[in-house]
Amino acid sequence: MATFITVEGIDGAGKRTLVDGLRRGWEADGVRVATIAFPRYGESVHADLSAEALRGFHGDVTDSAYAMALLFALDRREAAPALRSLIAENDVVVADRYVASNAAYTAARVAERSTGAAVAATEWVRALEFDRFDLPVPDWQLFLGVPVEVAAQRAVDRAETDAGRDRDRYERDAALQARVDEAYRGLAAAQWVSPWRVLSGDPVPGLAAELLA
Ligand SMILES: Nc1ncnc2c1ncn2[C@@H]1O[C@H](COP(=O)(O)OP(=O)(O)O)[C@@H](O)[C@H]1O
Ligand SMILES: Cc1cn([C@H]2C[C@H](O)[C@@H](COP(=O)(O)OP(=O)(O)O)O2)c(=O)[nH]c1=O
Repeated sequence: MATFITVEGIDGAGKRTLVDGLRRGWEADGVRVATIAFPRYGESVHADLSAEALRGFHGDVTDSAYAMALLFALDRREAAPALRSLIAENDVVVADRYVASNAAYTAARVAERSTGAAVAATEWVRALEFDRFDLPVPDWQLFLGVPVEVAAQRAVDRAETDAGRDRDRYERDAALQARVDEAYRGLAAAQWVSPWRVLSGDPVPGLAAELLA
């Protein structure tokens, strides 16, 4: 039974880089590690539809925070059996984004309306994905809290060097990214659903071992 760890943060925070680093460390120690990344582009029609919507397709779907969240949640629901198998067959499973992404982005989008709307959206995501869809609960949720400007510059640089990584609607919206960062900090402070750790982006010696202790 694996320790299930999720990595969260705004676009360009360095999630993929952290996941790769942790994986290399564990593999060097002979730990059986599997990784999964959400949205599962190319594997899930829901994930592909979400990416297309964020690039201007599918009419006004992207105008609805809840419609976008449903697509991301359905991608995870479809992945649940495979995720359970990974957890059964490895020592550690790391997900690059998971349910908390939906909580943070949906709450951040509706926070413009009211604080109450953000609280309600967070609870809606929890009930939908963990209660109704019965998705595995992470043992650790890592939040990569790098400064919003640093993450934004990385997303711009990446879009320039990697043709497949053009910035989508969320990535172009600096005010949204700042609200998502704030929403994540609230989730971490509340230890939402399971234990959280806030990382600054600087290397944490011994982190890989500590997470499995
Ligand atoms: N600690 C770091 N210092 C400098 N650059 C970094 C660091 N972490 C990530 N990057 C770079 O920033 C960009 C975004 O990182 P990535 O891991 O893809 O972010 P995310 O998965 O959160 O969007 C990549 O080009 C990556 O090489
Ligand atoms: C997985 C997930 C992503 N998102 C958002 C975060 C990102 O802005 C966007 C795309 O995910 P992202 O991981 O950034 O994909 P890309 O490879 O295109 O950079 O979707 C949610 O709102 N909810 C979710 O559940």
